[in-house]
Amino acid sequence: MKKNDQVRKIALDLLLKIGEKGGYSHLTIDQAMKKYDLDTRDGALLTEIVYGTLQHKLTLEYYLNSFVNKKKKLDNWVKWLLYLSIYQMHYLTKIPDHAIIHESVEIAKKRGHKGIANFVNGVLRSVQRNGLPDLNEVKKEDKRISITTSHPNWLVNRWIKQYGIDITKAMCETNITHKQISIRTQPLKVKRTDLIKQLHEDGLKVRASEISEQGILIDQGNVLKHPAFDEHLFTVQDESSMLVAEMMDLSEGMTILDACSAPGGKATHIAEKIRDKGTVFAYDLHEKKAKLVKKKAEQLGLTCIQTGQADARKLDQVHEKATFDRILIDAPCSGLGVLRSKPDIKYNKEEADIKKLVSIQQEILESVALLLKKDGKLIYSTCTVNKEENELVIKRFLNENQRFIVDPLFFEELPIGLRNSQGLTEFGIQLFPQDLNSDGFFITRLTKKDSVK
Ligand SMILES: C[S@@+](CC[C@H](N)C(=O)[O-])C[C@H]1O[C@@H](n2cnc3c(N)ncnc32)[C@H](O)[C@@H]1O
Repeated sequence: MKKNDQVRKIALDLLLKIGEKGGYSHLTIDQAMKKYDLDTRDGALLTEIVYGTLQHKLTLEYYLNSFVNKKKKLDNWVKWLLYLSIYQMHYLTKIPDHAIIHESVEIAKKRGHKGIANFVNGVLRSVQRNGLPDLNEVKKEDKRISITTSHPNWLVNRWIKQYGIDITKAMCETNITHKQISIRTQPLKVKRTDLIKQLHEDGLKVRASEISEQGILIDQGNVLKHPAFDEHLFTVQDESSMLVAEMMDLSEGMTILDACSAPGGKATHIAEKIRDKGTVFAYDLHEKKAKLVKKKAEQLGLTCIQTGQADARKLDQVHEKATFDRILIDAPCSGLGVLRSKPDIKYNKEEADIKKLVSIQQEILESVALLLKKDGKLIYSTCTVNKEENELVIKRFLNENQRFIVDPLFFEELPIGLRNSQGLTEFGIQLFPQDLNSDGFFITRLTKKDSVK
């Protein structure tokens, strides 16, 4: 079998696994890369086809429906084969249509039979001949956003209700674009200016982040192939995720709790910011995941992090009250801010899942807040765009815990570019993916007053 055919065959298997069985896109692709030992070019093509097809699934479904009789029942694999073929024909301009059609027909022949191969050939030839339908013909705006940007209708409507049509449209459009890659320098190993200089000299185009003094934005070049990656001089991290530790008002010598810490992106950032002087207790519900935090800390040469398995809802049974100067709850959430890297989320999540998450978030907050010292600061963050898990969780907590307030200094300390952000509310800041061309995040900082007036 030719290499490209193999890539498309693997892509079809992965799409069936992710699209029909609820597999996680990033994990499934990583595993396949290792299993088939693909070279860089094939790996890139596989990633592009799988992510691209998934990312545009609802648009592709709309396109396909205009070429196939509604009554015809297609096997799932035939549907996904047609989606990935139309994706390549429409979005990947470098591959000629005839090559895509030929390979898809061959896959159909091998996986099914000649009749299916003829059907696949017929549909793709019609696409080639007639072109795809114009999406502007979809009259209702919410439906048009849903189809053109491939977000389920319930989600688009939910966002329109919460944030209005303009923010929703911009968010959905951003979610189907490529994301800016960013890295966080390990400052105890290398200065950011020196790493930037080194990367430039080695042919990458990079610039300093304005969100984090450790951050570097990669405009061009593969930073994961640079020797500095193997030397663990940096960690790959999104800019909005870096903002979380930046907003913790940290100092050397502090005792800090990271209640939901795996895989350790923020715990290690915290340790770097206190220059490895102090103690960071980093827990996760899952033992295996807590071990990832330990490994990350070791790779980065950080010794002040103590990791362990624990349910954050029961941490008040592990630590004394008023133990911590700073607490981070980077809560388990619906992940609606990270749809660019994990497109499976938008198809697999349901509104009912959100309700369960909200009660976990509230329980964690209630339990962990007891552990904060007077004048200590508690940072609550999620990688989701959803008021119920963000502002409303904080609002309810503040209503029921009168000694806590949103720290007014939080807003003053935000990076200048975010001080007039459209996502600012009295309960914290909602970063939309379009704000920094980064993940959607919610961040806030609470502080504990002396007593209730
Ligand atoms: C958003 S992720 C944390 C990401 C992490 N802070 C980082 O920056 O790498 C949320 C984590 O919470 C963990 N988790 C879920 N429920 C939990 C609970 N009840 N107690 C502690 N951890 C929990 C999940 O296993 C997951 O690793």
